[in-house]
Amino acid sequence: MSHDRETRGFQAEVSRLLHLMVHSLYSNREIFLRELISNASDACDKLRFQALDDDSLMEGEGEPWIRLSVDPDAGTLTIADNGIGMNREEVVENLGTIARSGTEKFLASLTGDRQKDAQLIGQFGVGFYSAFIVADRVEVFSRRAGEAADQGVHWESDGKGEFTVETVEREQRGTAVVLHLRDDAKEFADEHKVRAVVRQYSDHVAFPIRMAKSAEGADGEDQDKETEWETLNSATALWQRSRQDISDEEYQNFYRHLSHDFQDALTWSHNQVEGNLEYTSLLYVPARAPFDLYHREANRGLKLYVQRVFIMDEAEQFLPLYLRFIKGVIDAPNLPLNVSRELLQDHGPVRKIRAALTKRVLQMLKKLGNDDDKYATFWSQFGEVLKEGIGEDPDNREAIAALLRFPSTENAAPGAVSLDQYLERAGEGQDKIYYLLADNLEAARHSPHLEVFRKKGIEVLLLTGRVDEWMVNYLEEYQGKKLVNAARGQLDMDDREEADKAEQQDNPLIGRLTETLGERVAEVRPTGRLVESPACLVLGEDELGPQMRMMLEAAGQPVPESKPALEVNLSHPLLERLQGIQDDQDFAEMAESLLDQALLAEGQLPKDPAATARRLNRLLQEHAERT
Ligand SMILES: Nc1ncnc2c1ncn2[C@@H]1O[C@H](COP(=O)(O)OP(=O)(O)OP(=O)(O)O)[C@@H](O)[C@H]1O
Repeated sequence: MSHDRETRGFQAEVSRLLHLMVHSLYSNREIFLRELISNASDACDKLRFQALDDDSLMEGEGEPWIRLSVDPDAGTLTIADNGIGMNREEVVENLGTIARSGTEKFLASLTGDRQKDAQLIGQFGVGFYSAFIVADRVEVFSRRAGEAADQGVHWESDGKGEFTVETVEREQRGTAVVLHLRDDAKEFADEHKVRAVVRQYSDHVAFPIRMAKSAEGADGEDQDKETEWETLNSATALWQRSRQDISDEEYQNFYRHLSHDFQDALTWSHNQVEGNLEYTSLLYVPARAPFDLYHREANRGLKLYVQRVFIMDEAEQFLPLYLRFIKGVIDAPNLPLNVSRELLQDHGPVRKIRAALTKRVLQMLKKLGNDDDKYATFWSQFGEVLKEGIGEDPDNREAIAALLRFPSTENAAPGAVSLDQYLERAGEGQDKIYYLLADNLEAARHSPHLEVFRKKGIEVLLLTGRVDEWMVNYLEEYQGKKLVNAARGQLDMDDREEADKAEQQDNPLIGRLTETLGERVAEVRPTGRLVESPACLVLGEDELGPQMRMMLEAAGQPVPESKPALEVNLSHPLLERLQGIQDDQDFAEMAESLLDQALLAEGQLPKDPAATARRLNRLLQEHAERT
């Protein structure tokens, strides 16, 4: 008996995703079973949680279960659960749209190259739609827990752009997904195959996964009372088991279940803490950033359980924002079962757990640092996010600083040098950590500001990250050594050079340059920084650098004018020649060019680029005439 049958179109994004997925995930197709079992397990979790308030939702049945059955003759595989189920509206909403922001942009980033796209789609998480990798027709039968038997729903689609949905009679609460397998995927109608895949991927699922020993009705309903069910998994919450008894493979499978990631986690930390603040945590560092790491409303936080009962996804109160890439579960048995997000927000014990978990993650990352390859992966994916912690978490600043990595003048590979390595190389004699900010590595490496450091053999960290300038504002020192911007203020590196500079201050050339360049620079002064270049620009200690200016401008904030000093290398032949120029016009032209090239070397444009080009042409012409 059915009625209200209607046909609807998938949201455009779903159609595109389905098409791309079927093509790019073919070689990875077993994942569909993991995804559908994960959904079934989530549905059981939700039921158990909602039944805390309303026991009638259990409808007199005991523990939730997941059941698998195959029909080799019909070529079907059915994944059924007696979890929370869906009503008609939910079915349409959940199985016809993708409610994640940034989806459109994500789809646009897919390339058509199977292998690359498979990686990207893994990052997105395909969920239910992965059914179409192996099935050319999918039926879903569902009834929401607590609703009447005549409120069942039947959904059906061939994944080509439309689905139908109708209201049907359904005794059994929960959901059954029936896969009509493609000709080349019929192996999943074989009991042995399904059993092997489940054992491999889903042993950790906390609800029993049962396999019918004899055929069941296709919609998971008409179970013959005689059907014998064999339980395939151990059905205990993985985090409750003791660490010694869990293999790496089990940890990784649980991670994939939790995160919907295709790749293994880089590392994890599993801890059972007893005493006043009793809790169990299992935290993972993924190997790859999700596509929406920088979206404000992206998924983050841990899965919260209280006494093994699932309470909520994305409990973000247990970790600070800069650790939002961590995936995992926290089971805090002393929290009230009816705990709400609001309560978590302002709950003393939660704050304490958060402080402990933060330390735990930082320790785990420190340990990961012993493995160069893995740490390089971690750093390339999450380094920029971790840097936010330097500003946001003063209590752990030193520990976070120890995790930072930068290219440097010694080793320009991204993420090559830690502050500890820097200090080790610098030795006792050097009491400062020097860094240079620049838009990109090329500009940094060729900056004239590095000349004196090169001459003296001092290493300089090259900071080119998006948030580096913001970050170093908060990182004044590390291990008692001050961080110093190599391109700022007076360097104060060598007494002899300082003394020389003082002597040169009243050089008449300085006066003449100051007069000519006027308001455009804060001052002109002799420098001890340069060896090969004639001049460079130096900002005052407290002025905003280019990155901060860009950030503020992008945020629509007023940006104060900042004026650098022009430092000139009086021993450079060009400056020596300048001293001899009598004609004011010629001198002005040369002085302007000196300022222009200093700007260009910083990666900045002169105020009037056309005038710069004119001057340069004139100089080139003169040069050509002379040769
Ligand atoms: N067996 C099920 N029982 C009840 N609801 C389900 C079931 N399977 C799917 N759903 C609903 O459909 C929604 C979409 O499922 P889907 O697997 O596509 O995404 P998801 O699980 O939310 O996200 P992801 O898989 O990326 O983590 C789920 O959030 C859930 O509300």
